[in-house]
Amino acid sequence: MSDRLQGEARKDALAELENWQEVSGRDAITRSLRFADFNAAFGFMSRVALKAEQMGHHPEWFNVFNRVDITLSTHDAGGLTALDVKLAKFIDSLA
Ligand SMILES: C[C@H](O)[C@H](O)[C@H]1CNC2=NC(N)=NC(=O)C2=N1
Repeated sequence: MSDRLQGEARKDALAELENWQEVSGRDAITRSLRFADFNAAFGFMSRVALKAEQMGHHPEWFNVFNRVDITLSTHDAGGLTALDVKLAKFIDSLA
């Protein structure tokens, strides 16, 4: 399991993830994406799902029609780890 990011390492990681916001009240990040339609949103989710399964690290997410809200945090660690940063960057590469 990855260790929770702390201090400078956490700050540096968040600075790289400019499309992501910190969630208030918990150590997590969130990003909301909009697509042309449901088909595009679900195609995106499928690609993320395959990557998540490969990583053994899964997003919390909510989808309605063309919108996908994603929250990333490492449950086993109780906060943000390098795995969340890696998955966030993968998501950014698709968006
Ligand atoms: C056993 C399994 O690898 C773990 O439960 C994984 C699964 N996916 C996970 N996903 C996330 N986001 N956090 C975890 O701690 C986590 N743990």
